[in-house]
Amino acid sequence: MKETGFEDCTMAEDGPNDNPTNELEDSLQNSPIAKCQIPGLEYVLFVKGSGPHSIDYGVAPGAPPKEVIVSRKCAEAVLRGAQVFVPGVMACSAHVEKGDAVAVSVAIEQHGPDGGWAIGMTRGTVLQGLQTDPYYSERYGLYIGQGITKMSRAGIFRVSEGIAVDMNNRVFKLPSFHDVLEGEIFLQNLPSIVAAHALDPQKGERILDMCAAPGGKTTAIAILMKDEGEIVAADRSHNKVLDIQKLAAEMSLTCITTYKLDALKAVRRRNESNDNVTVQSSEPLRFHEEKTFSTVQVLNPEKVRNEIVSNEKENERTYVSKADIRKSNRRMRNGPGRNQCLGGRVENSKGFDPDSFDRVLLDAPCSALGLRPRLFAGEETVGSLRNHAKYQRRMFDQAVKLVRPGGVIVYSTCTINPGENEALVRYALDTYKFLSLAQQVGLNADSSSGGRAGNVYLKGCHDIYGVLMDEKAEKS
Ligand SMILES: C[S@@+](CC[C@H](N)C(=O)[O-])C[C@H]1O[C@@H](n2cnc3c(N)ncnc32)[C@H](O)[C@@H]1O
Repeated sequence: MKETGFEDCTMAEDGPNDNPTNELEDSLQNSPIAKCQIPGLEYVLFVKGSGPHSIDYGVAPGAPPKEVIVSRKCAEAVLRGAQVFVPGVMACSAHVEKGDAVAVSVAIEQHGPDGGWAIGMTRGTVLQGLQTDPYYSERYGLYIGQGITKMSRAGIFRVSEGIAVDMNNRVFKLPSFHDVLEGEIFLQNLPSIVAAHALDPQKGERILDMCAAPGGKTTAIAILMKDEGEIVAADRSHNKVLDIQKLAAEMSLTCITTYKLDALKAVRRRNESNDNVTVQSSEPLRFHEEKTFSTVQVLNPEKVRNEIVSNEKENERTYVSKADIRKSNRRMRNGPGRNQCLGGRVENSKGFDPDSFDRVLLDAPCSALGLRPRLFAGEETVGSLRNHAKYQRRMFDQAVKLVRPGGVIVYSTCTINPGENEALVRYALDTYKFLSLAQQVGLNADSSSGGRAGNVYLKGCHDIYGVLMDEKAEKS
């Protein structure tokens, strides 16, 4: 395969108006770091990676290398420059000690006898270098690099966090920013930065980020607001809310308030009190995601505008996707894994008052067909793609109720499925006559998108940023 460049980007923390330091300017010469050329995003630096590189893993007949197999999500992160963290390790050779060199490969879901997709091993599997090992024959096409273990095999499966493997030889290389200009710069995906710009948050405003975890866009918004105002960052998952809190704390951002909240119930019911409930979770809350996923909101009909009422009928149907049922079955087999609640305080929100936000970001859960790197997309079917779209409409209905008259909604996805992008805009404009589509801001939109208003397809970027909405007129 040809070696190609790929990019991640980093942001100087002081935001758009401050120039990078002279040292950084100097280091830009002949380095894998380049200034972003998009007007308004000059404070963004692109970091170029390279790959694929070939690696000699020392595989020899009868002498298998020590190995670690990681989950697909973990491998996708490693391909973007991350280390292997403990929760991502699925299997490891016997007798691995701290400091051993290991070959790292990925467990990709396989089609199972039950018709679903599964990785075919339980966490903690011992690799013996035998043909009976999971993935024995396929593994040679699935290596993503080499590294040095930071703990023994026993340690990896005993502790719940920390670096398991320090990757020192990668199929795709990106410079490490660990300990570099700490607090001054941080890594972000370009779409997170662009979505934050499209929202155009102003200092002192009240912003809602409805599906906020892990907080990439929330923190980009906070920086644009110079940490002045209020960003309500919500997600339905307890653990993911903790991730947002952690990221906000790491970046010393104080304008972010986090809540556990189902975006389908983001509008407070009329008779609900204002009190949010803090949940300190030390006990595992298993399968809580499925429960919230399958419940729907039925709003007080008196309060709902005529045009919204028709959408509520859709909401009354319970939605449990096949993917979720499969996920649940898998958890039954493999244990709770990452979905086991980590300890930490999270506020449970009962929703927010209508018209109470200046701007709303709905970065909806989606089929993620535009995400790169992506090692597997087999779980999507025509039916599941349709279900994503239905789910997104119901979330959008909530966003419309929450934004104030004259406010702005940005809807974004990381998919190329028109049902989740263009069709949602059509739905929004047809359903809510008081909404209008905003002009595209000065972003480097790809002309191959045909200039369709509201869609920003970024050149040179793996993710695809979806649809931009604006609410200009008074709601009626
Ligand atoms: C595309 S990700 C958001 C990424 C995030 N905006 C960022 O930039 O870091 C979608 C998120 O939606 C959350 N989610 C899915 N269904 C939800 C629901 N009903 N209510 C709230 N959050 C939900 C998922 O937990 C996931 O974290």
